[in-house]
Amino acid sequence: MARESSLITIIGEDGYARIRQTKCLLVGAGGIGSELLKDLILMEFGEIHIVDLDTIDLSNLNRQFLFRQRDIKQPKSTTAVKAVQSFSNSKLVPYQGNIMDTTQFPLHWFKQFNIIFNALDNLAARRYVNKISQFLSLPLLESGTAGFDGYIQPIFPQKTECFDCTKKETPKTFPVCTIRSTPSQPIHCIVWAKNFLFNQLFTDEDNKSDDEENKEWGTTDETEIKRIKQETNELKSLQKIILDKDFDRIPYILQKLFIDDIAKLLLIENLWKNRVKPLLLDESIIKNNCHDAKEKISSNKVWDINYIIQNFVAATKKLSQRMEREGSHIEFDKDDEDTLMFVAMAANIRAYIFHIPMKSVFDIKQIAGNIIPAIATTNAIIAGLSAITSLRVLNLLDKFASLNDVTKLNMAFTAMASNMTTNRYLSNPQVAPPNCKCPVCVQVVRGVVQTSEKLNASTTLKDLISLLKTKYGYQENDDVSILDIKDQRLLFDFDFDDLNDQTLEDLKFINGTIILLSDDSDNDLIKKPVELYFNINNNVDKIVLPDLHIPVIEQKIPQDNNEENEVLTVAENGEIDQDVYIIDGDESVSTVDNNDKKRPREKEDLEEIIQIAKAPKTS
Ligand SMILES: Nc1ncnc2c1ncn2[C@@H]1O[C@H](COP(=O)(O)OP(=O)(O)OP(=O)(O)O)[C@@H](O)[C@H]1O
Ligand SMILES: [Zn+2]
Repeated sequence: MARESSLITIIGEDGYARIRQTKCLLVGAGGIGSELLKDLILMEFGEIHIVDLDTIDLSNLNRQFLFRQRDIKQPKSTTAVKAVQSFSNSKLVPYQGNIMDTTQFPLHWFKQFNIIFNALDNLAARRYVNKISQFLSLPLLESGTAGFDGYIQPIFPQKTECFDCTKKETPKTFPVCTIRSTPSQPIHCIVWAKNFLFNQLFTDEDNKSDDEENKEWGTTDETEIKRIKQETNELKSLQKIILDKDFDRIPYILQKLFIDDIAKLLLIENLWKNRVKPLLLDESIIKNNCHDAKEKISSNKVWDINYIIQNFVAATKKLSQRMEREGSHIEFDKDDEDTLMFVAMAANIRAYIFHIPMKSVFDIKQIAGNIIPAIATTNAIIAGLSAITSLRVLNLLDKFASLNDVTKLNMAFTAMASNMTTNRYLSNPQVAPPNCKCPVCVQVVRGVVQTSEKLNASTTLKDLISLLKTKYGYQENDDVSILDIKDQRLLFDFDFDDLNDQTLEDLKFINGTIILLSDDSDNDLIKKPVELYFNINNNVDKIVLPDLHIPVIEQKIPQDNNEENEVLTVAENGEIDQDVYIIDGDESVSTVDNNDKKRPREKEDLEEIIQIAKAPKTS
């Protein structure tokens, strides 16, 4: 009972009673998730539902303290629950599954929760849960760590910034020309070896990407682009050596990559006006080192070029022996010794001839595998902050500071994560209001379409378009487009109506399909795009409905961030008094155009977000 009385001291009898009634969802039972589960149990939340798709790996044990050696290969969620059961007063419900799987976790399943905690490790899942929180107006506590860095962000849909209100860093890419012709840093050589050379030699045709149209060349020099394309074609002859296990010709691979191709590169004088020219690899270095290495040097050391060539030859032999067994296709994996060694050696030879510092195999493994060490302490701090902030989000600390205005909530960043140069480890800036340009929470309105398998089988796309147009106040001739968000599939626009006669069943509308209806008309009163989640509920058939159950959605003008923000009030029960965005009842149609007097909609804004929404997905 000591735990209970300590909690009552902090949140009061009433707060304690409320937390015992609170149902939370924890997504992820990894580094942050293990810590959070323990924290939420100690805070005596009524119910904690925990979702993780993965099983336990040896490498998790150093920081995911709920797991032991004997748990390897067991599901994380159920194992975590077993580990904490004995000291838990909360009802714990584990699920092994992908939170983005709409069959296991349909939208209405999320409705049971009062709050969601994200403890994830990837953008796609974070974005998805953020969107669900927007669909259902559920508060979300987002968190993440990278090494000694970390952050937490409380999100109140429509009231504070969402996860996508700020641009997220995507993995850095380099122009083709830098990688293929003018490398100047070790990373350029590693990317060349891993993403270009390795793929050309060890993957099958189907997996080679040759999308010349979309390449960012980094040069407009036609001769240079032609040379790069030709060089790629010529690598086919090298792949033949690998496939034929023609070991006597491995020296030719070195000759072609590090002498012949470099000689051709040197002929393009433009490239070398302001750069140091690369060296051709000395033929005698190749000749003298085509044998297996006699000694073994630590992988923490930077090796000398002779030893590097010996290991290049050995790795190439091993991989070509594996090719037949593995269906002429090997993927690079930092933990696969042969693939790592090939990439590390090729990268180092390239660095050597371009006068770039070479790196140890250990360092190359970190860079090629994008590894940032996970630090247990950072996870513990961030999980603790997430748990404590949830008390504010749920307004359980009203004894000390009542949450009348949710924008008074604080985020937390480590100093490095926020680029702040103070001596403080943590900064706690206040959350910002939604970014008026955010394509997820401001520039889109959303709702849930209630349908059933039977209705999907009898409704054509054309019927759907007509229903949506009527419901959202479009004229019959207004141009709209419809996109399936999941795979960025265009279903309809003004010059594409091929799918119109197909039914929603033919078009594979399933539970959780999300479509984006955009106004493509030229008129000034352009409407915000509408994002619609399809909820398949076979009981809908029992409701007498002529058609799909299309939600009423109120279109509102986004407030500019520098306009004064409206003050939000939090009701006694902790619920926020807010304007309704999603109404999935069948009230009468009341779509309000967004030609607001305060801030006329700019067409460019919309075009920008539609483009964002239509842009090809990056991982
Ligand atoms: N879509 C998803 N649905 C459910 N769980 C997910 C999803 N994506 C990631 N996860 C889980 O989130 C957790 C994130 O934890 P963490 O960052 O510690 O990663 P990890 O895989 O355990 O460790 P590391 O990546 O550092 O080796 C993982 O357990 C992972 O399985
Ligand atoms: Zn947003």
